[in-house]
Amino acid sequence: MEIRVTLPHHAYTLTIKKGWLAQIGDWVSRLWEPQCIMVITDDTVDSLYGEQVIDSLRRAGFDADIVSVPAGETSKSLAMAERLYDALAQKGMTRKDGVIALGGGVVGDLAAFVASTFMRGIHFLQVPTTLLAQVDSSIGGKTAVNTRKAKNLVGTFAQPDGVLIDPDTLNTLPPRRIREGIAEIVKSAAIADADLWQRLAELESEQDLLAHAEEVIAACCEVKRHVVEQDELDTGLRLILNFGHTIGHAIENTLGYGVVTHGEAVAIGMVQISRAAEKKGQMPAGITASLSDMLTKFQLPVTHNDWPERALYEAIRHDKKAAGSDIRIVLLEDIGQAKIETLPIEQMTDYLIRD
Ligand SMILES: NC(=O)c1ccc[n+]([C@@H]2O[C@H](COP(=O)([O-])OP(=O)(O)OC[C@H]3O[C@@H](n4cnc5c(N)ncnc54)[C@H](O)[C@@H]3O)[C@@H](O)[C@H]2O)c1
Ligand SMILES: O=C(O)C(=O)C[C@@H](O)[C@H](O)[C@H](O)COP(=O)(O)O
Ligand SMILES: [Zn+2]
Repeated sequence: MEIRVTLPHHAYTLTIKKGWLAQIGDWVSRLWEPQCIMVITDDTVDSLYGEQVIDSLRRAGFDADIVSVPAGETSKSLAMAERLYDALAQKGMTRKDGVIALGGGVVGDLAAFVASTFMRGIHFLQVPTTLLAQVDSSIGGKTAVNTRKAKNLVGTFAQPDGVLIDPDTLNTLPPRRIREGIAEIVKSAAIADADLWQRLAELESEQDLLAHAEEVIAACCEVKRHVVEQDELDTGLRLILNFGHTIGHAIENTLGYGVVTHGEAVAIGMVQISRAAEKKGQMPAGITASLSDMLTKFQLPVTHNDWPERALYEAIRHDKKAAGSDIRIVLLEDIGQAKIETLPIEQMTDYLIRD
């Protein structure tokens, strides 16, 4: 299956095909002339798929090498980006050459950031290997690294030349990582796709969802395509993709990157902000319970014992949805329909109160 993302200055195709990682060389040949390629991955993905990918690229005539970073959220840093700039320079890469991100959202965000800033931007492809990256992070062109102050504080908007999604790579993904991808799937359904929500409601477990992986991935890619095509640079509509992230990102930052996964933090964030908004009469009654039930069915957390309220608030002050002394938050009108509200940032303390 192919989905075309069409933006004012760039268009690219998401290719969703089981078993296609083994033919990555052929896929890249359709997009790029033979040139230097650096595959950026992490140690875990390298040991599973690195050799196969490099062999296929070399067979297709590319001068391909691979560099890997330690697996995990702490690799999404400026220090790691600098190591990668050195690796690209060492290989003698030029603006004619390209980077391929092979891995989850951490590798995707980091490699995209590096490719978009090395020599002010070189060619770039996304090859996502986690569920989260296949349904969300590989699409739409947000690149990022974290800093001590905030999650994704530094980044660029830079679209890839193409995205190759091979659902077969999910066969090696640990259950906790499958579940965190499901959190972003639930988010996509909750903000913009009531039909997808209904399909998720009919599934019994994560195994059941994986049996329908291609269909679910395609539905999420469609949600993201639709939103990003209307607001590539995150000035209005795209903010809805941040449902659950105001509090979720603050949780990741204050507990320490990698302590809870991004998807777990988003799951907690969606339920916390919805519950608070429902109490304030900003959301119809019952939506929080539906969200919480859906996430719990897929064994995702909806609350966390460690709740450093003051630190969470301080992290929220660096949210990119803040503007002056205000912040935009994402709430739900209904399942499948998001809305954006603006409020003074101090009022975020109300949304951090727990029962
Ligand atoms: N740019 C965006 O639009 C966007 C959207 C959502 C999330 N994100 C970012 O994505 C990151 C989270 O991504 P993630 O959940 O993919 O985490 P991740 O990249 O850390 O991957 C999770 C773990 O799975 C391993 N892994 C990857 N593929 C595997 C496979 N096929 N088999 C076995 N193990 C595999 C990795 O080595 C890692 O240990 C966060 O930093 C988040 O901020 C970005
Ligand atoms: O693509 C988007 O836009 C999103 O908000 C998707 C989110 O799932 C993702 O976590 C993103 O990285 C968050 O972006 P940020 O702008 O809040 O850093
Ligand atoms: Zn996210």
